[in-house]
Amino acid sequence: MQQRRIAFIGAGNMTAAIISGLVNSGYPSNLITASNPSPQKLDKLAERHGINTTQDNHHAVAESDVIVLAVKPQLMEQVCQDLAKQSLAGKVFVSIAAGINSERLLDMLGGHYPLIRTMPNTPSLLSKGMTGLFAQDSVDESDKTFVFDMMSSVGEAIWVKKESDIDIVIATAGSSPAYFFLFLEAMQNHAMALGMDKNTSRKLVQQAMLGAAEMVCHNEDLELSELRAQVTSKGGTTAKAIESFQSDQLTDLVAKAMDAAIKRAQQMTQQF
Ligand SMILES: NC(=O)C1=CN([C@@H]2O[C@H](COP(=O)(O)OP(=O)(O)OC[C@H]3O[C@@H](n4cnc5c(N)ncnc54)[C@H](O)[C@@H]3O)[C@@H](O)[C@H]2O)C=CC1
Ligand SMILES: O=C(O)[C@@H]1CCC=N1
Repeated sequence: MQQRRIAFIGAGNMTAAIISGLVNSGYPSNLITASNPSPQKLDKLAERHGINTTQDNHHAVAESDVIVLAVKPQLMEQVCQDLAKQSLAGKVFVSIAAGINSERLLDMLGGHYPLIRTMPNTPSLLSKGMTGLFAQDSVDESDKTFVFDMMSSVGEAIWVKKESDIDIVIATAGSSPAYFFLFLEAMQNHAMALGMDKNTSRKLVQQAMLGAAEMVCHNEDLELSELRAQVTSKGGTTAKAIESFQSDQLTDLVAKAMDAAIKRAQQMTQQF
């Protein structure tokens, strides 16, 4: 991987995940700076990874080549407009924010800088992340490669062809860990309602999910419906559960939820 100086503006969950992936994969920590208004998260990152920290975004940017915008979407305008007060010539920008498109980000930054939008997810914390990336045609291949490699340090990364596809990545991979957690919560709660204790219920759902996820990853040549069929014995218990999900239109519910996430991402570009 190329070595460039990277500044993370915002030192929250996603920044912590990406920094941890980078450092664990051998990226030099002295090339990484994180900036955040409060010192607690910075201190933790400095202690754990030996990176540089600052409470001054301008300082972080001045000292770096690649600037990762990692604040909440509602703060992005304020943060970018403030950064635009200093010279940003020669910097490459990376956004990990949901729902703010490249045009809007460049407008906030006040110039036509190279910008790559990315959409990671929280499993990046365990180096099991999934990141979608989009870059406009004007972005250099070497900048694209650098950012792709950076996001690959926390899991899998994939380019999407058009910017609106980032919203599909949000609905399918960025937000979806929460869908799975909700599903597991519902199963754990019902196992408890049926009389199972909390720890045993948790153990049952988490190990079933882990095993199922690994089966999916180890059988890429099999359709997901085939893996489902392998569990579903004719006339058995699973068949009844699946029949119940289908008669309650689970597939439509999932599509509706994903559409709601996409709609929100589209609204956010207008709102923030
Ligand atoms: N949490 C998730 O699952 C995912 C989040 N994202 C995106 O990542 C971005 C960050 O999300 P998280 O890390 O979850 O949020 P977070 O709230 O954990 O981190 C944001 C950090 O920005 C800091 N901050 C606030 N004002 C600032 C300022 N003026 N200058 C510098 N830092 C400032 C906050 O103190 C906080 O530490 C968001 O834009 C979100 O859309 C993307 C994919 C997944
Ligand atoms: O909920 C959100 O807006 C962010 C983007 C994907 C996951 N969390």
